[in-house]
Amino acid sequence: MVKTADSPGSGARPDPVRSFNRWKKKHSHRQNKKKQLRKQLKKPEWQVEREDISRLMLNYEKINVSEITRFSDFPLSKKTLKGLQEAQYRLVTEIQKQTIGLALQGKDVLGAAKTGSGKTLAFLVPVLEALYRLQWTSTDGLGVLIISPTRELAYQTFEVLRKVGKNHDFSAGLIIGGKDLKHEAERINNINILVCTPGRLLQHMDETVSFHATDLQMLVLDEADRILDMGFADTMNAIIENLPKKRQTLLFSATQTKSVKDLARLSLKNPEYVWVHEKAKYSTPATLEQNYIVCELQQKISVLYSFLRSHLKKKSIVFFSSCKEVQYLYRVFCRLRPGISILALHGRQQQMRRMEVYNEFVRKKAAVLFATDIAARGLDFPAVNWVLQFDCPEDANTYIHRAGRTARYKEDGEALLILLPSEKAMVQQLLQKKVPVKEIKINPEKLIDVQKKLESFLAQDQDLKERAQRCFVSYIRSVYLMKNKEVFDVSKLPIPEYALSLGLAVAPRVRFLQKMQKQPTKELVMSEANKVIEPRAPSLTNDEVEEFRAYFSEKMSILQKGGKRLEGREHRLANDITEEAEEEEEEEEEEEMEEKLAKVKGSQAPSFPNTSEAQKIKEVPTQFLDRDDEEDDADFLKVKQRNVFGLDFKEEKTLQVSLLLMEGLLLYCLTVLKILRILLPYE
Ligand SMILES: Nc1ncnc2c1ncn2[C@@H]1O[C@H](COP(=O)(O)OP(=O)(O)OP(=O)(O)O)[C@@H](O)[C@H]1O
Repeated sequence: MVKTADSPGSGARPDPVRSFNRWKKKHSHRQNKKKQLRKQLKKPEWQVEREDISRLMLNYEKINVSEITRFSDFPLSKKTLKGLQEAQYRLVTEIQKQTIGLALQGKDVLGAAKTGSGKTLAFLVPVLEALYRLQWTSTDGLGVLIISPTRELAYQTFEVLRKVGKNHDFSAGLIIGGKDLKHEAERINNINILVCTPGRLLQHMDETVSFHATDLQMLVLDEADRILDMGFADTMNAIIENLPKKRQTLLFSATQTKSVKDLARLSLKNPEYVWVHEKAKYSTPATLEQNYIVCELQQKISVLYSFLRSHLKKKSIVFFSSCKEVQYLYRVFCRLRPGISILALHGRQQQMRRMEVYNEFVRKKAAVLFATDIAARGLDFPAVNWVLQFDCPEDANTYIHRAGRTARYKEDGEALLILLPSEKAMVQQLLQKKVPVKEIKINPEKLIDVQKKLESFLAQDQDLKERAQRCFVSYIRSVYLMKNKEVFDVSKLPIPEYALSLGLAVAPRVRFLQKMQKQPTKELVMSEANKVIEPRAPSLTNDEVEEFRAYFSEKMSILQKGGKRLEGREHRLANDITEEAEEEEEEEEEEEMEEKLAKVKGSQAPSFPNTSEAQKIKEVPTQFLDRDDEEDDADFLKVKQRNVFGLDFKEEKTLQVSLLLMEGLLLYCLTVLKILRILLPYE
């Protein structure tokens, strides 16, 4: 029946407002009920996390290296992936691809890969995941130890850790030198991830009663080859003895040496060897162009100056064999005003200064860094165009590490090695190590002779002259002490000409050379080698400690969690010689120098007249961004065919007879050098 409007029962249409209100009431009641139910069902965060972890761990076994191109292809926690993404790390490098999976599966890994190939993240990602898997908290204490050979490298690793680990709640600490042990001791047990240098760590193990590593889950040895080269083998043995046997160990190195294998035997259990570039045609990055030039010792400073003049818009690192060379040539080059900012980094600088220089060089777009091998390994200076090896490296591995400061992570770079005619055997040694170096020549039209300028600087400045003398002795000594006698032969150095090229009128007397020429016996080698052992570094003064602490307080707050800070002082490291130590050492050498000077005075050629240029330059400015005569980058190294210095290079001869004659002598030299290596971790 059809209802009409009048029919009883049809009534008026329901009030829409009332019905909406009724619906709304019912709906919100339902919603509240649902909410309550959900609340009851909601799991605690830790439980949700645990389920995530179980899911991730189930996927560990399924990791297929050939399918991995990005970090997100690994079963990683959201926190780590987020940190990586925020730091712009998405695609994995070869070493990361091959090692992260193994490390996640809990295996010990020995990873070796070329310089600049991304080894740091290859261990930092597993470090974060290991603690995440265990839901580690700050109350659980020390979970991971990362040992780096140098303070700079430890600092750099800490910074990367801070970047990629920022979404995790672990606490991290850096112990690299600075504050007193007690201050560190109070905090060290709250640290979950400790980045440290070996000497200081051992000191805590020995002296900090509360320090223990009983729950340590993972040990990372970064730049293991460098740790051993610096004479830390015994320290490492002692540290490893103090660590729980049940742990995971990751060991990374850019070169595979026998000593690295020995350390691996000691610290790793059934390790997986990952040597990603083992079968590579070359042991250096493909994007690195490598050349060498051969020039006389007395030409090297002019070559360097000319190089800098023709690369004013580039970022370069120049490696020297000794601190004193860096100290002298840095000053002289500042005075020469090449038109580019010059910085110096060496082991005799205070730690704080080293950090400042490091940061300054990182910031600059165009600059040149004069450095010793302290900067050769592990340090990641972005966008370096050129690496120049002003002095021949002691061996092919050192060459590889130095050259590796450029052409990092897919970037291009160029390396130039300066060899003396007597050092040409190094080319063969490099080729044997799969380093592709090609000879090029200098454009003679672009070569600027600076010897006269140096002479006039020295005539005006006694301090500079003494530095030149120290630089001279130090260089000769470094060649004398090289163990690679096939390449380094001190008797072939043009000594007087070299002195002149430094601006010295007369070559300072080098006693050990004179004696060696007269009496090259093994007793002499022993006694002279003992004499060149330089004084060890004393501890930092309180002021220096405070200064250092203040610096690091600003620079390095502890990762996450309350911003606790740690600073430490590396113990007994010879490279950390403070100004005081340097002065002490210089005093000793000055005595030697005075003796030399007294003898030289009578016979010394007359000082150079006060040239107007020399008068103008009294102060040594540190930065020279104001160029005198701006010019475009010139083609200094493009002439590959012409012989710049008129040298007639013959085919390399093999060294045979002299080796036999010197066998006994070399045996002693090697023993002494071994001792020196232990005593003098740096230059
Ligand atoms: N997956 C990645 N994506 C982008 N950049 C990366 C990646 N991994 C590493 N890098 C960058 O490559 C550079 C070199 O990395 P790293 O310092 O870890 O190299 P390394 O192998 O330890 O070198 P060395 O042996 O010289 O110490 C760094 O600037 C780093 O930020």
